[in-house]
Amino acid sequence: MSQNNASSPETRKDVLERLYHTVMARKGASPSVSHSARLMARGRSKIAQKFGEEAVECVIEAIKGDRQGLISESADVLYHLIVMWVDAGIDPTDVWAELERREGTSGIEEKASRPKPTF
Ligand SMILES: N=c1c2ncn([C@@H]3O[C@H](COP(=O)(O)OP(=O)(O)OP(=O)(O)O)[C@@H](O)[C@H]3O)c2ncn1[C@@H]1O[C@H](COP(=O)(O)O)[C@@H](O)[C@H]1O
Repeated sequence: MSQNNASSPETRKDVLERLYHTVMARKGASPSVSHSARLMARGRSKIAQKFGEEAVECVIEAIKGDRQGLISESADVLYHLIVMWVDAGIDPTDVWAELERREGTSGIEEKASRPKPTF
């Protein structure tokens, strides 16, 4: 991912939506020309495994305190998350709606409201 596709902040904020539509369009494409198509052809377990690996690499960069490494691994995590959404039939707007639903509720408050385990 070394290409520099600099754009305006306005355009940039839609990058996840654009990536989702690109990956959607790769469904059924030839695995010889598209990495997304290749990954999806390998199946859900492989997609999930790759997502997990990228997440662990993100954790490693965070612990190392490597800012640039964390940015790069974060982009890998988001790309693989989007491939996982496409495979599972999840539209990003479903996730945005869930985030919106949580807006304004503190995580502390939400956790305290969960039913207490009875054991
Ligand atoms: N953002 C990404 C992106 N991030 C990472 N990668 C690729 O993910 C791959 C990760 O490689 P790894 O060696 O970790 O793993 P692997 O080859 O999947 O598998 P194993 O070796 O682990 O079995 C590399 O080939 C990266 O180039 C990405 N490939 C594509 N995109 C975006 O998806 C769009 C569509 O890409 P294609 O589907 O390839 O057309 C591109 O235009 C980009 O915008």
